[in-house]
Amino acid sequence: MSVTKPSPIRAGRPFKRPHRLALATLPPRAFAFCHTFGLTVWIAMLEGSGWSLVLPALLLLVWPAVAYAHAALAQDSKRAEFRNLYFDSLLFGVWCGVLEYYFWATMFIGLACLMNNMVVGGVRRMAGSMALFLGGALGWGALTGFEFRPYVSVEVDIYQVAGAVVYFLAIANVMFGQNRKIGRSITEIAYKNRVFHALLDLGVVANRAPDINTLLDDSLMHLRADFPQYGFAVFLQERQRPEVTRYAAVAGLRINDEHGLGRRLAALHDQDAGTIKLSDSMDGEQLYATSMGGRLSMYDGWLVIRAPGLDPALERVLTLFVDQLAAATENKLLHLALKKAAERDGLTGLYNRGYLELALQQSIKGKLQPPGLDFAVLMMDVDGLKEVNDRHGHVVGDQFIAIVAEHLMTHCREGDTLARYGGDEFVILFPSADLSAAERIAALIRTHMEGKRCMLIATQGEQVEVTLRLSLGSASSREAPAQEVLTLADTRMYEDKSRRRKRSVLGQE
Ligand SMILES: Nc1nc2c(ncn2[C@@H]2O[C@H](COP(=O)(O)OP(=O)(O)OP(=O)(O)O)[C@@H](O)[C@H]2O)c(=O)[nH]1
Repeated sequence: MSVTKPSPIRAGRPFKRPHRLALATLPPRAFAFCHTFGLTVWIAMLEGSGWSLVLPALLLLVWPAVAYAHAALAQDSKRAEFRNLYFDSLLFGVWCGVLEYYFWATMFIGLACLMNNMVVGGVRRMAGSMALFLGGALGWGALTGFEFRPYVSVEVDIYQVAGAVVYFLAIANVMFGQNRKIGRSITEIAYKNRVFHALLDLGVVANRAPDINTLLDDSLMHLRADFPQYGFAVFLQERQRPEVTRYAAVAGLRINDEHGLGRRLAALHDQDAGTIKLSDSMDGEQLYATSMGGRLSMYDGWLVIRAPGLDPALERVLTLFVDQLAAATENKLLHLALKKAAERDGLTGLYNRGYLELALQQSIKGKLQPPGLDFAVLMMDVDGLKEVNDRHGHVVGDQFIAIVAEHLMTHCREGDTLARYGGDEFVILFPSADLSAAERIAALIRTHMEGKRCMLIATQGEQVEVTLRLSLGSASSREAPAQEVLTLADTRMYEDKSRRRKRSVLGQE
């Protein structure tokens, strides 16, 4: 069982602003009943029926106020007003009976009742209204005995027809007002719909974007598609050095506006006062910047908009966009940082062993399934790292590893997977390639890296020179079963190491 609790507002203020229908009908209803009161008084005077007709007619003056209070006090104000409209029909029906079916009154008042109900509730409601009007009129006749007096005087006819004209014009004016309101509501709903879609789009874009630049570019592209009348830009600046813009995207700004925008935003560093006007431009368009405030943990962020003016509605929308964009950017930054931590080696920034093994599994799968793509690996081991560590310390050993990684990176192509496999071991995986790819890189490494003198800085600050030597071993899936390619490369690398050691002992190097 559901229990409807009275809302705290209603409990404190029972007399609230009624539904717009009740507000709109108040003036024409008051006019119609006052006019009918006037008609009654006139007829009473002409016929000499005096207070016996005028006194009950006072009810007509009271009813519009009662109807308004009824709508204002009701829990469901709209329903109450609908009931009022029905009651109008019943009351007017009775009154036409009281006025002995004076033709123009019965005609116009009945028509007005039918029309009002038709406008708010269609044919069914109009039929209900007609039943009540006729019921009231005929019921009164049945109770008091039917007396017909369809004509009173020309003056009364003129009064009645003029009143009807004013009434129908008033109703037309009410309908015009209501239509205008509906038109505005539709425009507002369409705008809110666009905002809602833009916010949804931002969420979808953020999920799909592989990196921050794509996220910002796509987000602005979507905002621009939803709001082509505005231009947008977003800037993420380093917190400690706001003059350094780490990520930026622009959509729909003029070249002049873009120029020096990063610098102007950097000058606003530490300001989080909602939306700030950046500049006035000659063509009446302005630039506004809204800070992403504390919503980003790593950067200062700004959403810039070019718009003709800033009204409260636009400001509210901007705050929504900024919130959504900041949340999406922060999530992506954290996601990428997490991904990097999981995939990368902390010292060199290369892929780690875990990532390489996943990539290798992919290549093995690719070889085992049609069309059976070949792959190759090159394994490398830095000679003498232990000695470097022992002689100069681990700080120098670390620098040595980092320098080797840097050099290896310069020889790799996009698509090759270079990973630090262990302490001083590196592996390059060449997906969709045969042994020649691995041998080509091995030759490059031999030519450019072997015997290279690396200048490193020891703990005390003195320079240390270390000579770079690498043992290499390569293998491809053409020579061995896919699962054994890495082991074969490893064996060949140790054979190379042994050969080099022997040569070194024999003094050939
Ligand atoms: N500084 C530093 N040393 C490391 C790191 N990881 C492993 N090592 C050291 O690297 C050495 C690797 O062992 P080995 O491969 O036997 O050393 P090596 O002197 O290169 O010997 P060969 O490879 O046989 O020439 C060990 O001394 C490890 O302590 C690291 O991240 N930093």
